[in-house]
Amino acid sequence: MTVNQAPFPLTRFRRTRAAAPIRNLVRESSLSVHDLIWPVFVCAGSNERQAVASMPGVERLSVDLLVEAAREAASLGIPAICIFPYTDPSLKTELCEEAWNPDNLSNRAIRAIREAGIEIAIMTDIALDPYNANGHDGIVRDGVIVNDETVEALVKMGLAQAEAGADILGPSDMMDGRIGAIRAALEAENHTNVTIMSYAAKFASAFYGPFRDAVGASGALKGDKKTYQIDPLNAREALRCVERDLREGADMVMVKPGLPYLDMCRQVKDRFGAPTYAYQVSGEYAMIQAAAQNGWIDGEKVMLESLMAFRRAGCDGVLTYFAPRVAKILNQ
Ligand SMILES: NCc1[nH]cc(CCC(=O)O)c1CC(=O)O
Repeated sequence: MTVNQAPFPLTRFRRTRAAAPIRNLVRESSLSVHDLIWPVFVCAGSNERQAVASMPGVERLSVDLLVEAAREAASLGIPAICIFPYTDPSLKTELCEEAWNPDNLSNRAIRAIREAGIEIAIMTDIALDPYNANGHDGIVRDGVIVNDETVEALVKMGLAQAEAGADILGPSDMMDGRIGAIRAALEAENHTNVTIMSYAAKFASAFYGPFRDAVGASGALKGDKKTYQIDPLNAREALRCVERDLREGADMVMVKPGLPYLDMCRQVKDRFGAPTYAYQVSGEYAMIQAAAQNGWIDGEKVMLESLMAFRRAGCDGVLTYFAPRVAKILNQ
């Protein structure tokens, strides 16, 4: 950027800030309902809602209630929801077979939303952790998370989701080579228009804690995810992962977590120009909600400001648990 401002008092930044109409004119970015993806948790049963203690305001919903929630999201103009299943512990195994069961909870939810004719894009999560007896995103053999065998399982899982009617597959597992393998399988099975949003720059973060409660994976998880998720200190490695995933056929890429990693959002957008999203994860949501509930911050204003920050940092959209609340405000 070239510095071409005249010195004070010829330049006064407060001139363009003095009144709302001019502030509206000079605003550099925007936040719209079309920038939102709503992550939702689905549980078994009917007419069932379960509060998630560490995420005040978030509930797991049974499929019938999830369909109604999707209908409301669509009517608010939210373009996509992202489904995460709470899996009964009795369905978790060492080989995670439930992950590619065509009738697992997640696939039933996808079908129900599709069959209801709701105009909303359905995103999924591809990772084995909800189905894994030991809580990891990959298959564990002799204490090691094995890459290539996990990728084979992820391909089966992704295909089952595509068959059920998913529009956006979201591999969040961080195994190497999974984007290429999933893309090849989708092409071979004629799912040529199914998109992939790769969790490409996904860091090994403590901000995922409340989510693991929400999907019931925290009890099962032994150890940490540092052998597959990226070290929070490594920006260049994250950029190389994004480049690799785009070359393997990802349509969209994600940075996760969100606010502590805004530098990555900016770098990914500038460097690759691909559709770029951030995940404002469960821990970020919980911090804002907790401070708001204590009366320490204005929750609504902080929520909106946090989402504006993603847009300023170059993101095309944000996965956020605040999506319906924000949409209602933006639609006013
Ligand atoms: N692989 C599963 C997955 N998909 C999304 C999240 C986190 C989302 C959030 O914290 O809101 C996680 C947890 C993890 O990697 O441990």
